[in-house]
Amino acid sequence: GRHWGYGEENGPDAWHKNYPIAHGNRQSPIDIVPEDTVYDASLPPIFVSYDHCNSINICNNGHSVTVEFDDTDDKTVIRAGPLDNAYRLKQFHFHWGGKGSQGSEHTVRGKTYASELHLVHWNADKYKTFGEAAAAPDGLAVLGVFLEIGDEHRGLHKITDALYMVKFKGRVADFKGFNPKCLLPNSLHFWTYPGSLTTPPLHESVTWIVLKEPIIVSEKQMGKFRMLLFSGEEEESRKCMENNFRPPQPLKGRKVLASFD
Ligand SMILES: CC[C@H](CNC(=O)c1ccc(S(N)(=O)=O)cc1)c1ccc2[nH]ccc2c1
Ligand SMILES: [Zn+2]
Repeated sequence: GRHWGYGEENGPDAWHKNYPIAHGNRQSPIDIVPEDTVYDASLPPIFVSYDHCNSINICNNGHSVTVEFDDTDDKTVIRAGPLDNAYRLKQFHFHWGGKGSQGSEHTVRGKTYASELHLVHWNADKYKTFGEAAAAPDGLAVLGVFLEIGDEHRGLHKITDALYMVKFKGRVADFKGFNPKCLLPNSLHFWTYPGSLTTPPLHESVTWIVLKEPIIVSEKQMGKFRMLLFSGEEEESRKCMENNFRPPQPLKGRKVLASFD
């Protein structure tokens, strides 16, 4: 049937028709209001072990551009912070806007960023597959990183230089040996709260870990993301891939913890 997307007809306001959980009690993203967060001194820092990291490919799935990883062992994991287990990196992807500075999914006191990077991890200690974990309340952990416009980012070049290979929906290209550690900011100070996938099926299975410090990327680098297309090579209507973000959802009484004071 009509596939979900970010257009007028099939966008975030229509997703509830096929995915009623869209009106659930732990939906993402949210607006993070720092004054309303609770500093939890007992929250340990998050521990990112991306050293033996190997990306496999880069893919345009018609909603975003995704870099996939070999998650057949515990080589690339995040631990600690709000997590009780090691969560394995499966993929990362981005959400971004058109011109100007909207594009992020989470906002901070209403401030939007030009883009947001999501590093998607799954609880392989408890679940056998990503799909199984993605349906469990403690199955996924997504590390969110804001991208702000400024000087160009040296680590992002490898990604933006590869985007021409996956211009069309459905395209996949080899993309080996990329280590996303270079996409993290200096500080790992974070906010954390229980939430969901921000795209259908909107499963309420994500422990969100949103870093406070953005990384800085250039307008030129962001412009290369907007050359991607939502549409496949065979489709006549060519729609630039942009504004692929869901707006903030109701907090519904959830507490947002801060790892810093
Ligand atoms: C279970 C969902 C999964 C596809 N979706 C994702 O993996 C995903 C991951 C992260 C985020 S975000 N923006 O919150 O970080 C949104 C979606 C998924 C996986 C396997 C599948 N087989 C058939 C359908 C299907 C769907
Ligand atoms: Zn995402």
